[in-house]
Amino acid sequence: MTYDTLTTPFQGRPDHPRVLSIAGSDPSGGAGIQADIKAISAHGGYAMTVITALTAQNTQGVRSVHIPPVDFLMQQLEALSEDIAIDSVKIGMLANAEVIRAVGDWLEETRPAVVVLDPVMVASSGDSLISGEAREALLELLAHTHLVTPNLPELAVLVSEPEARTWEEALHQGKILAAARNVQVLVKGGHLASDVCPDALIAPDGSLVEFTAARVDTANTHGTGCTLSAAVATLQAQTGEWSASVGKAKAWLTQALQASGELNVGQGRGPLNHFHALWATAAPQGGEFSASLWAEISGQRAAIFELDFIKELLAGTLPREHFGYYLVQDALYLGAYSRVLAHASALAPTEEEQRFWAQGAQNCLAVELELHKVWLSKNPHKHLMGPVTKHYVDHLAAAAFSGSYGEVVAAVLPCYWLYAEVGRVLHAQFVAAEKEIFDGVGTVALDAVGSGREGAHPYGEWLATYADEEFAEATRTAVEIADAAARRGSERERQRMRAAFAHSAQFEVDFFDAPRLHADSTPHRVARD
Ligand SMILES: Nc1ncnc2c1ncn2[C@@H]1O[C@H](COP(=O)(O)OP(=O)(O)O)[C@@H](O)[C@H]1O
Ligand SMILES: Cc1ncc(COP(=O)(O)O)c(N)n1
Repeated sequence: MTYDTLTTPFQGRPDHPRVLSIAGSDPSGGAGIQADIKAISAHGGYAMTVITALTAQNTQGVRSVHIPPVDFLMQQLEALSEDIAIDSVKIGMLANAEVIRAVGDWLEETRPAVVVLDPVMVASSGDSLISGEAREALLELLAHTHLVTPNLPELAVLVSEPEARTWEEALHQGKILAAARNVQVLVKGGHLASDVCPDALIAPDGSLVEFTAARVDTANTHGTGCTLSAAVATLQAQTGEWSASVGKAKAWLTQALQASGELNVGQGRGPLNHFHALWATAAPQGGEFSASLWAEISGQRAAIFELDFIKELLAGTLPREHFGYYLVQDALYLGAYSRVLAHASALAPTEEEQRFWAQGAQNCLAVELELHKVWLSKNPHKHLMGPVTKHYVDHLAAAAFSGSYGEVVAAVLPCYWLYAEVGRVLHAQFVAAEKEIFDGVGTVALDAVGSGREGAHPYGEWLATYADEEFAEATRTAVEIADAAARRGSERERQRMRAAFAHSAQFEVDFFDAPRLHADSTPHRVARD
C-alpha cells in the first residue's frame, strides 16, 4: 500500500487542516516554528506548535540553543493530541536523541495521517543544529514518517556518504535512503552549484517525480527548508496526493523567494516572503475594485455601441416593433429587478445601504408603471418574457437568493452603470445632432424635441430623458457600495463578485440586442414572476 492510499480516507478533506509543527524557535522569524506558522497559514491551515528548542539566532547565524525539559515537551504534545484532531504534523529541529525519541514515542501512539520530517541538522548559516548521537535516533524516527525532506548535507549524513556534488549523486543517495527506511524522500537541490533548483520525490521502490524551478538570484534563503516542509504538510492534508502537494509547495516557495526582496529583514541571509500572494491581493483601496470591474468589461461596453439597436435608436430608424419589444422586456425586467434590489436591501449591512436599495426597488416599479402608462398602452405588445430577459433575471435571482451581499451588489451593478453610460452617450449625441438641425432652422428650444413636431425624431422624447442626473447619482452610490463590499470581502468573494458583474454586463449587451433577434418571433411564454 502506498502512503497516498493510506492517507486518503473516503471523506471530504479539510480546507483548513489542523497542522502541528514540532520544531525549534527562530526569533528572527524566518525559519523554524515561525516560518512554519507562516507557511501553514499562507496555505489556509490552522497552525499549532510545540517548541523543541529555543535558538538565539538572526539572519547571520545561530548564537546559542536552549533545550527545554523533554518532560515538558511531552506534556505539550499530549495536551494537544488529547483534545485536538491533528490532520498533519511537520517536524523540524529536534536538537538531541532524547527529544527525537520522545517525539517518536508520541508519533507511535498518535499515528497522525500525515507526518513530514525535515531532518534539520545545519542552519543555512552553516551552524550545526543537532548533536552527533542524534543521527541514529533520527533514522529510527523515519519509521513514523511519511515524507522526509533532507537537503544535500543532511542526505549525506543520513546515508553516511560524502555530500553529493551532482544531481545524479543526490538522486542515488535519495533512492538508497527511501529503500532502506521504506519512506518517501524529497531530495532538495537548493545546495547544488547550478542555475536550477531541482527537487525529487522518491518512493521506496525507487520511482521518482522531479520538480525543477529556476534558481532565484537571492541571498534570502533563510528558512527555505522549514517553509517547504510545512507547506507540503498542509497541502498534503488538503489534497491527499503527495506529488501534487510537493509541486504546489515548490511553485509557491519559488514565488516566496522571488518576492523576498519586498522585505527588509537583517543583514545576512534574509527570510522569504511567505505572504506574497496574500499581500499582492490585499484589499483594494478606494475605487480600485470598481475601476478594475469597469476595465474588465471594456469589450461589452464597446459592443453595446456597435449594436444595430443602439445605432438605429439614435438615428431614428429603429423599427417600431423592435422598440416595442425592448420596452415590454424592460418593463418585465424591471419587475424582477425590483425584487432583487429589495433582496439586496434585506442583506445590506448598514441602514443607509438598506434604504438605498429599497429606494431603487421602489423606483423600478415606478418606472415600470410609467412605461406601461405612457408607452405600452399606446403601443400594445404581447407581455411575454423573452429568452434573454429570462436568463438575465434568472442570473440576478440566483445571485440574490444564493449569493452573498457582495455578489448581489455586483450582479445588479451593470444595469445601473451601463444604462447610465449608454444614456449619457446617446443623450449627448442626440442633443448634438438635434442642435445642428435647430441651429439651421432657428429658435426651437431643445426640450421641445420630439414633441409633435412634424418629421421629428420618433424616439426623441425617449432619448431626451435618457441622461437623468438623479440616476447618475444613484449609479455612483451603487459603485461605491460595490467597492466597500469588495474591500470587506475575501479574495474569493471578490472573484465571485467579478464573475457576477461580468455575467450581468454580458446580459446587458444581449438585452439591447434581443429586439433584433426576437422581436419578430413569438417569445416563449414565461410567467412574469
Ligand atoms: N535560490 C533558490 N531559488 C529557488 N529555489 C531555491 C533556492 N534555494 C533553495 N531553493 C529551494 O528551496 C527548497 C529548500 O532547499 P534547500 O536549500 O536545498 O534546503 P534547506 O533549506 O533545507 O537547506 C528546495 O525546494 C530548493 O529547491
Ligand atoms: C529553529 C531553526 N530551525 C531550522 C533552521 C534551519 O533553517 P533552513 O530552513 O534555512 O535550513 C533554523 N535556522 N532554525
